Amino acid sequence: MRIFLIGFMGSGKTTLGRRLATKLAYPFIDMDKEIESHINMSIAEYFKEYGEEAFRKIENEVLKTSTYPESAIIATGGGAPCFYDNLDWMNKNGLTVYLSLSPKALAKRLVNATDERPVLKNLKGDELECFITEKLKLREAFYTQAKLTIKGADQTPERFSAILKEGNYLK
Ligand SMILES: Nc1ncnc2c1ncn2[C@@H]1O[C@H](COP(=O)(O)OP(=O)(O)OP(=O)(O)O)[C@@H](O)[C@H]1O
Ligand SMILES: O=C(O)C1=C[C@@H](O)[C@@H](O)[C@H](O)C1
Ligand SMILES: [Mg+2]
Repeated sequence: MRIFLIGFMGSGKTTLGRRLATKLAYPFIDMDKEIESHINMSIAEYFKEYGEEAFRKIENEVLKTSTYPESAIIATGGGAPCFYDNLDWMNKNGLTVYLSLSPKALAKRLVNATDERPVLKNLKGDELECFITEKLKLREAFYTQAKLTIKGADQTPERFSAILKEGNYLK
């Protein structure tokens, strides 16, 4: 099964996803990294140079044209499910899992990690949490269309893999 992890920046798609893949002995693919190899620069640099709209086009193209092993854990970009038909495409081509966390928990994780995330550029303190609250409200309309929602706070690869096994998702 191809498992697409979706959720807000800082929800753990990359960190927890990589650990889950190790636990399951599945290959791990990070779409942000795939995009960076494709454009040959960092996403932050790309945003600065060409803007968000151009980035979303590349993101859509890379998502759909990448080759995925039969079984894999795929960490997607935080905005990926919210643009074009990316979410429908993921739902048709694998199992989507939403890693859900509160704005407060996300803000705590992201407070020192805004530099490499252009969407959060220059946001600090309360401003960061307010922005996350508003953005998450808009994005949850997409995230909640995932086949499966699991809690991102205090999540472990052990518990995550047990949920997947119990639901018979690891075919
Ligand atoms: N289970 C966890 N407990 C505490 N902190 C965590 C946990 N998982 C991730 N973090 C921290 O949160 C930050 C962001 O996590 P990560 O990069 O995995 O998120 P992401 O969902 O891939 O975000 P993005 O959409 O920006 O790629 C990192 O600093 C990481 O150390
Ligand atoms: O949430 C977002 O819009 C983004 C999240 C990151 O994973 C990157 O895909 C990029 O920084 C945009
Ligand atoms: Mg990531």
